[in-house]
Amino acid sequence: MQKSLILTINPGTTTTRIGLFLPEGAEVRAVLDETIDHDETVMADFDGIAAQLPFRAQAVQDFLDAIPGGVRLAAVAGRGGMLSPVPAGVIVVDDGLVDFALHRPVHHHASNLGAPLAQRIAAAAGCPAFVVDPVSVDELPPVARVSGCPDIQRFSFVHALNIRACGRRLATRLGKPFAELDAVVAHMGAGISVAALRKGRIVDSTNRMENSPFSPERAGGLPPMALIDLCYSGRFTKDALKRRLYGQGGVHAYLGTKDMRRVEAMIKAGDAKAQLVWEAMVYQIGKAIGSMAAVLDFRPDGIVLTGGMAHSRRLTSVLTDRIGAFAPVTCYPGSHESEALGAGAARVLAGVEKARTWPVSPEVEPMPW
Ligand SMILES: Nc1ncnc2c1ncn2[C@@H]1O[C@H](COP(=O)(O)OP(=O)(O)O)[C@@H](O)[C@H]1O
Ligand SMILES: CCCC(=O)OP(=O)(O)O
Repeated sequence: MQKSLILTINPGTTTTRIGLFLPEGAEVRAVLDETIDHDETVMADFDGIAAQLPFRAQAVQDFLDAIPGGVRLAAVAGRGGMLSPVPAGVIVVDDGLVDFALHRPVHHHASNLGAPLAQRIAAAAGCPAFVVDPVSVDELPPVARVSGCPDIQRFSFVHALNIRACGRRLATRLGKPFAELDAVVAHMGAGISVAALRKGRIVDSTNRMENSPFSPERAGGLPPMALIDLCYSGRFTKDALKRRLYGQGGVHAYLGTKDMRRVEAMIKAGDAKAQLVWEAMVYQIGKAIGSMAAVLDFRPDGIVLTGGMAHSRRLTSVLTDRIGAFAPVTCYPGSHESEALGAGAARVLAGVEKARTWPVSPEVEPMPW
């Protein structure tokens, strides 16, 4: 008899990444991990992200229908989008969650279609739909929320899906339960977030939008007084300045590319500007890892380097020399999002984790004001 599989759906700006995984207890084995490419001009014609839903749902269904012999689905796990703060783990997709993701997300991003796509495909297949560890996972204790300005509170917006998956992988390698792992995980992709996990919880992190090291496309944390002056300088509209800091910031703003392979080629060709910008980014990543190690009293069990940039030996060897004194450094290059989505659904199906229902609030201590 045909085995039931877990389908994972991870929508990006011009792609929808699809995975099929065989549940094996609380783990998964990859059967397929593919990317459906969408024409950039077709996507640009939609009036916002929500309007893309029928088109993307049809693309996923067509993809499934084209699999010889068909597939039987045990569950569908979608990328959780830009939700309000939630606890780590798995959330059941229902109409309320879909409505939030489509119509009231904290930010607009293609990943907001993960929940609605999962719901549609799961409804047709007669199986449950979940999202797993969205970027809004928030496990910060009160001490990490205080910013120094009562009008602004620090909040968590972190690559929780890949960071927690890497934490689980490290815990398994160290022979520790994930719930006992203390580690620093640096996700280094187009955006960067560096997190401190204490007993498996992300107790602090550099926010992927706001105060991280600068990245291939983001400015990261900036000196506030100079930023205020820039806001009022008349040089930028509000939207243009946001784009300058997020999307066209960081390495791109200095060198005109977000591709770090190109930057490394520029360095090899003797480009001094590329060399300095690259060194500055690595310097900031090292500082962020050091500050997260400090959160763990400088006694993490390990440090993980992950994300697309962790494919670079140049980067990982410089970072390892710099921060290896704190703890052993392990590299898990790339983002392991499809597998992490599948594993989240598998844990729920196997009964080792309970999925939460929307609306859900983080289980954190309230602030005393
Ligand atoms: N082998 C490599 N060497 C250096 N940088 C790399 C390498 N592979 C990917 N990158 C960089 O990683 C970044 C993308 O990271 P990735 O995690 O794949 O993307 P995203 O954050 O969009 O999911 C890009 O800046 C890309 O140039
Ligand atoms: C759900 C957000 C997708 C994400 O992680 O974005 P970046 O890698 O672009 O920060």
